[in-house]
Amino acid sequence: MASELRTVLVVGTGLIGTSMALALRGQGVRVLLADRDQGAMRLARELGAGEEWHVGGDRADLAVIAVPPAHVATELLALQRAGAATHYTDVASVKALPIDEARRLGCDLGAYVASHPLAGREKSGPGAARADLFLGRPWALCPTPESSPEARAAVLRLAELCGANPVEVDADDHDRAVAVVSHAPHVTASAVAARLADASEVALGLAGQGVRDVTRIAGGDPGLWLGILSGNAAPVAEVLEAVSRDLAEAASALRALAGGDGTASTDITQLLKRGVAGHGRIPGKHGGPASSYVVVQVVIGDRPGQLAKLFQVCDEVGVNVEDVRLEHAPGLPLGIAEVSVQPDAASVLTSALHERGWQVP
Ligand SMILES: NC(=O)C1=CN([C@@H]2O[C@H](COP(=O)(O)OP(=O)(O)OC[C@H]3O[C@@H](n4cnc5c(N)ncnc54)[C@H](O)[C@@H]3O)[C@@H](O)[C@H]2O)C=CC1
Ligand SMILES: O=C(O)C(=O)Cc1ccc(O)cc1
Repeated sequence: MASELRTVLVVGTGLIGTSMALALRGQGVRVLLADRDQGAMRLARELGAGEEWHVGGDRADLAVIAVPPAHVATELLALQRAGAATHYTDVASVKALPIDEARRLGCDLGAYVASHPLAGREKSGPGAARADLFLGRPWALCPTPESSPEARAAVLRLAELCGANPVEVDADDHDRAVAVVSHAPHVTASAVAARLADASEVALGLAGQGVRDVTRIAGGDPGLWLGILSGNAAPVAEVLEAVSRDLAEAASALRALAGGDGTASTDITQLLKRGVAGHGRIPGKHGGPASSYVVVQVVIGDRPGQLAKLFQVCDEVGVNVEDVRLEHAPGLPLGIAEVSVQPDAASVLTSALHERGWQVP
């Protein structure tokens, strides 16, 4: 069932709400914006994410509730009472909590399909928003038995318009899954990063890419993450208990090694090998098998618009960007964009960039 989304209301114009609004604007959708923090709404509007909406304003085809998990159901109820939209979704990182609360509050569950884009950043607020945040990323849809086919179609269309890959999944299964792939990794990253709080200047001066990779997500907003973890407490605790067992075993094997017991190295090797196997199972883009893309490195100036120009070149020569990652050179006004492309597209992109004067080391 195709669903036309002409007007979308975004409530909560932070990182996720504004990113979605920008993606929708890029697809020609009219976007209405609301946030209880007027500053966040105004910044989103100035970034071109849409126009301000007030209760009693135009009715949207779909309202997207992009606020912290604990506030989703009360917002849903208020919006439904105001007749703000025909259909509703939310984007919270946990799914059973908002659905259960919405049911308890007596929301119209027929018009609502809970959802969660598995894409984000360690920064909050509209200033961190990116129109391409959801490209190629999974987007979980968790309809309840009450959800109408029309509501499902509207939320499916939202995910498609943002360039994401919709996946339908039961809310409890979703919560158990994200405990493994998102929430426990966040706490683990925080625990590793916490060791750096009182690390010596010498140690910090020796920090390389590995510790940056492992701790990047630990930079996320503690208030938001407390809400996410509290909303998925038991499944996350279960994963952390398993991680703790592995860490305790590794520490005790290392103590034994330090004491001269060479046989303990087997336990360490086993953990390292299980780590390699687990890492290898992370799927590539579009949920397919872990893919072997070729990375094209491009030197870019650390100023607004450079990445957009780079993507413009990719577009001109018909090269699909599978992934992109930015490396900043410390102390230099430049960075390196690492653009992952299909193997046969690498030489096409490299030549096009050379021709246009880009530095491709
Ligand atoms: N940060 C991330 O990487 C991801 C976050 N999410 C989910 O998206 C939702 C929003 O997260 P972010 O955009 O990162 O947070 P954010 O902190 O950047 O933005 C949240 C916005 O919601 C507003 N807000 C809070 N309560 C409100 C209410 N009752 N009514 C209206 N506005 C309200 C705040 O003023 C703020 O502007 C959360 O539920 C989070 O779990 C989902 C995927 C990724
Ligand atoms: O920063 C990243 O890479 C993330 O993966 C962020 C993220 C945070 C919370 C979510 O619910 C989904 C994704």
